[in-house]
Amino acid sequence: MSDNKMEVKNLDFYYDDFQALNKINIPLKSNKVTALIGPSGCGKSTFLRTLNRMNDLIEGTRVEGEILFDEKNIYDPDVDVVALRKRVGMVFQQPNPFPKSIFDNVAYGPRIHGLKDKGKLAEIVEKSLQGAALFSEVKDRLDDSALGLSGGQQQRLCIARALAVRPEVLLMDEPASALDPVATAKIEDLIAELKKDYTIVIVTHSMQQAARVSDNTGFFLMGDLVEFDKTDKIFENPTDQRTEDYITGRFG
Ligand SMILES: Nc1ncnc2c1ncn2[C@@H]1O[C@H](COP(=O)(O)OP(=O)(O)OP(=O)(O)O)[C@@H](O)[C@H]1O
Repeated sequence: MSDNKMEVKNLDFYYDDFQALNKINIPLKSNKVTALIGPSGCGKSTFLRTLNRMNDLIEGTRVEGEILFDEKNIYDPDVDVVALRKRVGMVFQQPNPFPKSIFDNVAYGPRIHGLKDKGKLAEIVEKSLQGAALFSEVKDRLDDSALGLSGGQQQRLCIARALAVRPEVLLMDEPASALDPVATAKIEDLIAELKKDYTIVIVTHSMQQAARVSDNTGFFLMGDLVEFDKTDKIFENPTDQRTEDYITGRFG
């Protein structure tokens, strides 16, 4: 069995006539963190969204190539997209809790998927909040509104909400960019914990963050994946001159 949780092969992506991704090939290793870096507009978020077919929601988009997930192409016509998004969860740049209680935010996914048993829901909520390193801070106010939490807590709540449906892969689109340094450090520590159980792909503008949290890094430039390698290699001894120029701050 390969150690790739997902494997992207010759992926092209179009917004109408505009080609935003060119022949991307990238293996996403199980229980590793893969960071995607590159200047604004290079296609990082677009790429991230191809991994759970979130781009399908945007009219006029088109994909060529394949993304194997446990060896099955997620773009095959017989794939159940709702089931796919359950297995490949997502956390966004701005924490986006629902205007509901902390408990109901985390129970949302399991309820949508048909779980009604109160005991089981409570168990999942506790486990997910623990998984997101938030439980001790909120255990006495699970019925309070999620909107009363700090930004960093809200982001960990969104991570707990993603964990509650037991995904296998977690996609994070700049999960700490709206947070202060203390809250950012908590999210980074959490990512290191989560990779024991999940395969993680993170888009980040911060090269320091990529260097701190990831095992492998892909550098994107204008829709191309210029270089993909172990994070140490990318930051210490990149092969491509354009990678070197970017990480040394010569452009972007
Ligand atoms: N919904 C859309 N419709 C048309 N073009 C889009 C859409 N979303 C993104 N694009 C274009 O696709 C290209 C890649 O955008 P994308 O958001 O993936 O880049 P990014 O690397 O994530 O940028 P940033 O770091 O600024 O978030 C850009 O040229 C962008 O203008």
